[in-house]
Amino acid sequence: MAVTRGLEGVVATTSSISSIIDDTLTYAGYEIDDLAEHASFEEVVYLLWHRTLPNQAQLEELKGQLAANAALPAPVLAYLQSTDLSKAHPMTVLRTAVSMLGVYDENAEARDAESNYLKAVKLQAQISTLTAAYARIRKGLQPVAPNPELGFAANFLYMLNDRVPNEIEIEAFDKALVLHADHELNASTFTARVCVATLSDVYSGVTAAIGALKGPLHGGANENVMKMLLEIGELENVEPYIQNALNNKVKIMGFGHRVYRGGDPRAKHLKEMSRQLCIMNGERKWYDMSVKIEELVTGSKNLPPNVDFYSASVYHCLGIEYDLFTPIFAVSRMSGWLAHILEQYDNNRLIRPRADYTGATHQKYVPIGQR
Ligand SMILES: CC(=O)SCCNC(=O)CCNC(=O)[C@H](O)C(C)(C)COP(=O)(O)OP(=O)(O)OC[C@H]1O[C@@H](n2cnc3c(N)ncnc32)[C@H](O)[C@@H]1OP(=O)(O)O
Ligand SMILES: O=C([O-])CC(=O)C(=O)O
Repeated sequence: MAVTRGLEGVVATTSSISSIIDDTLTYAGYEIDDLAEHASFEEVVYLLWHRTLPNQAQLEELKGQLAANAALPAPVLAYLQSTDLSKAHPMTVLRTAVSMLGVYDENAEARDAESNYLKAVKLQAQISTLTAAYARIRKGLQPVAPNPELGFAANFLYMLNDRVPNEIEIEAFDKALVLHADHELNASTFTARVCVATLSDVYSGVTAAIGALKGPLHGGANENVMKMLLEIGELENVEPYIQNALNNKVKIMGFGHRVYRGGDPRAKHLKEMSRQLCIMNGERKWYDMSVKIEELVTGSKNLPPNVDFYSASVYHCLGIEYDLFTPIFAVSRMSGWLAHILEQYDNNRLIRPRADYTGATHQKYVPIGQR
């Protein structure tokens, strides 16, 4: 059997949700550059779930549904409040709490399309409330209830900081959500599809996906980019730090990609956002250091930055703690996972590849006392 390590280049499904062709990313046929410039996150959620942009009434309906479903079941909030979770990574807490949402959804086991769509709305709304609530609770602060008057991006920042964000913050965060919403058959989306292809439920699919996103080769890279920037500390330390890492074949987080060769089209948007926010905050050094790292890594290894690289300094300049970067990725990617889960149910077949066995053969059982 021929084995393709890491399934590189293997086409595992058809999909009408997003595509990456010749380094161009589209959501349902709309280029990411166009969407990043013009679309709100809620429009993108609608687009991913319906493959068409909403008209005003459809958009208002989705916004209303998200607002109406944003509250957390009391036992989930109680779990976040009553247990000492301070030693667990926020992605571990998120994975557990999202799984718990399924425990308290009386519709969790229903498999019809209408119930599944309702679960998608709930999950998209609740993952935002959950992430913001946990971020406050772990600091001994009271969670802030969602504000139905605010859009999705503004509401997240409001629930996180107990302050209505300004227009610049809303615009930057909304764009970051748009840029992270979907990405063809990335590892976490594939995980979700494998899970629900057994006809397991939506909550199981997104819980599995969160587990896959957590890893530093995938969504966990953004947190590690910020840790690296903080460790480097100052612009003049960048060159020796990166040269040393490259000489020792240490992977630089936020660089490289399995599919893009010429570069990740999302990175340029995040780079410009990083420039603007870092300057606005009087923290230009994070942007300058990032640019220097890019020059060194791309210059010597021909590895362009991916979506995780400049998102780190963007979130940092929005005042967000670095271990929340990957949960925030999950808040956005929830929309893509759900689109893929619904698409998988629509045309399902069990996903079950083969393994090329390389272990021992022709073994004979030896009784335990003779081993
Ligand atoms: C949202 C996302 O998931 S985007 C990706 C986020 N992940 C990261 O940023 C982590 C750092 N990057 C990486 O580990 C990889 O580039 C991945 C996981 C993204 C892609 O992995 P793969 O397609 O399997 O590439 P692979 O890891 O085999 O790398 C190919 C070569 O480039 C090198 N390379 C790849 N990425 C990097 C990097 N970030 N820093 C240094 N070298 C790298 C590898 O060491 C390898 O070199 P070799 O052939 O001399 O052994
Ligand atoms: O597609 C991938 O392999 C990883 C990625 O960039 C994403 O999930 O956004």
